[in-house]
Amino acid sequence: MTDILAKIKDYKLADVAARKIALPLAEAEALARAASPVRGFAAALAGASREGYGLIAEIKKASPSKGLIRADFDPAALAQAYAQGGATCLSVLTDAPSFQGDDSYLVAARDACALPALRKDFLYDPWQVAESRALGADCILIIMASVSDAQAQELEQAAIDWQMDVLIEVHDQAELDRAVLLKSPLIGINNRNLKTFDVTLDTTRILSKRVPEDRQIVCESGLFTPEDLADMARYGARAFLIGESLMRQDDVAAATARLLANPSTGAMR
Ligand SMILES: O=C(O)c1ccccc1NCC(=O)[C@H](O)[C@H](O)COP(=O)(O)O
Repeated sequence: MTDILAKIKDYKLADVAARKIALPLAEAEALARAASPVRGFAAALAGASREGYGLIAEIKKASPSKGLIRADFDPAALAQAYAQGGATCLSVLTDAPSFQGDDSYLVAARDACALPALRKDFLYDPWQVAESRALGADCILIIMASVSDAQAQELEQAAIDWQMDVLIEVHDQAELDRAVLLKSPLIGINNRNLKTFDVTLDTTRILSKRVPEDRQIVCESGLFTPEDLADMARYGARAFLIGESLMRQDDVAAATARLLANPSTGAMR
């Protein structure tokens, strides 16, 4: 457990406890059942990665490592720009204390386009999965560094029960060993060390070789240029989760299109 993850977990568990009182499980489930139908997140990524790159384009206002990233922040307009630029899926930060996110950003972004959306937040309780579906999310994130094996299984099963996809995030070999015991095909390799906030693409270079062939690698964090993507593609990563570098662009649609324009075809896996 890292310091930042421990800090986030502390306030998140308190927040979830309060939310569960305000919206009991039966009510959250009723809202989830009434939500707009699930858009296939993993299927969209698999399809896009076959010929080109799958891009999960992140709507991220601020972060613990970088502070404020984008002041001019309109989630609906950003979602439309990402869709126009050729993104495959959205990732929307909903955590407020660390990322200046908001649940309404997820709703607005997903409603503004046809892309499947990941709720990017810190999940510990199946109640949060129902809440995520109620907000329209098509996919949830499970951060192996932040949950036990039993919690990961419980969250994954809840997502499966809601027909949602799961992105399982790992940072090292031990987390990867635990992640592959789960069912979900999407393994996110996060290049950001959450203890130091250092980012190195070596994390993907090393761990990608140990991801089973039947899982799809999602290379996360610290990606800036088409050359970065081509480099990571050599290690079998054809799907990418990118936030900061796109969020800092004036013309988000054009920057997204540039990033995806000439996908590499070589892979070392
Ligand atoms: O971004 C952070 O500073 C951060 C700190 C603590 C926990 C998670 C954090 N980021 C979440 C992410 O996974 C990234 O937002 C995502 O991979 C995109 O990364 P980037 O392209 O580098 O913005």
